[in-house]
Amino acid sequence: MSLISAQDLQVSYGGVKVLDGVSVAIEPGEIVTLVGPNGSGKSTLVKVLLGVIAPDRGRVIRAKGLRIGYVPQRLHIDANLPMTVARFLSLPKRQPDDKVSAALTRAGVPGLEAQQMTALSGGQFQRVLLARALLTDPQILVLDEPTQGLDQPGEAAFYELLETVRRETGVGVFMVSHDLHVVMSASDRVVCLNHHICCQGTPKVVRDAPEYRALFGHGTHGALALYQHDHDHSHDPVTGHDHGGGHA
Ligand SMILES: Nc1ncnc2c1ncn2[C@@H]1O[C@H](COP(=O)(O)OP(=O)(O)OP(=O)(O)O)[C@@H](O)[C@H]1O
Repeated sequence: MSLISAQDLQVSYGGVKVLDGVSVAIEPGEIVTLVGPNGSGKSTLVKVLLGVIAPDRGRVIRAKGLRIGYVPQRLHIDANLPMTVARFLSLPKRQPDDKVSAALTRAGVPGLEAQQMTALSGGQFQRVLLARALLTDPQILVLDEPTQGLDQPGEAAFYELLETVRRETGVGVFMVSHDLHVVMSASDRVVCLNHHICCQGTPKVVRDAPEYRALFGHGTHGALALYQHDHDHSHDPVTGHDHGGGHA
């Protein structure tokens, strides 16, 4: 059974459809990455899957008793607010010290308990957010652009860490990413969203190919062309409109 499945979602803001006929499912232990242009509805889809907003149409089915660990895009902590990592991880619910330590170790930042949150590097901060999400022993991690603000080695290291956590815990991962080069190497499945699902499929292991290396960091269009996916419909190259087919 899927961890989460969404069927035929529709969400509008002020009469403008942001999601239209979107169906997606995440299976246990899978790393699924959601890509798409700015404003294509990625964060909205995440919010619907998390149950933060209700769709106008369609439904979301979560496995019974599903534990979700959410890693936000960013979190601002006032520079004047003294708060240690251990204290942060114990909000809102006090956590036992050994659980805090284990989560930090799993997130690749062991021993940071006494460090001030405001003194962390960007990469350490993201790992602390990941540690916090891991405290509930989740079956699925949901991450909305978790590497924003990190440099490329930092992004790659973070995704590598996610793969390790998945391997060690069997957690499923659903993340939004703009980092297509990393998406290529770290995902089992890529879902391309532009208000509806354009295409989805398994990215083939082209990361060692010269063509892939040439595309590293070259933006969306070329990298998307390398995805191995099943088109269920075509796009008019001039208008961008769809022709036929349903939603994957
Ligand atoms: N609460 C809201 N009220 C009105 N419009 C909204 C709201 N949230 C999002 N939108 C609009 O819906 C569209 C989709 O937004 P969303 O944040 O889901 O896209 P996204 O793909 O995550 O974008 P980005 O890549 O820029 O983060 C955008 O045009 C956005 O302005």
